[in-house]
Amino acid sequence: MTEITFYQCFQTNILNGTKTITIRDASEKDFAIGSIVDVFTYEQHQWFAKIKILAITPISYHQLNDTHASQENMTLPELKQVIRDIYPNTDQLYVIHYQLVNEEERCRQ
Ligand SMILES: CC(=O)Nc1cc[nH]c(=O)n1
Repeated sequence: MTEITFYQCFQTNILNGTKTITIRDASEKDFAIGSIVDVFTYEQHQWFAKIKILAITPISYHQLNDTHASQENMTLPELKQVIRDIYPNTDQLYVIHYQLVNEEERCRQ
């Protein structure tokens, strides 16, 4: 998997570094750790960043906590509502930890 999409409403927080995880279902759990992935908006499929996949850990909906909320730049009730809206019938989820890739840094590697 070499690309991922995010809803436009998350774009600012991804780019300013206040959203450092994304919680997905099993259909999006198979990114290679360490890979660099192109990031597009879900709505317009507009490219806006590259991220490095740092870790992917399974989690159930009921295990979501304040740390996850803070990593999503939300309160826990907000996060639980967002996840329920996106995945209404899914309990098994995956936390994808990522780091924004700075284009200049990438060229130096
Ligand atoms: C497009 C899409 O599914 N976006 C999501 C889903 C879950 N979390 C997130 O940050 N973005």
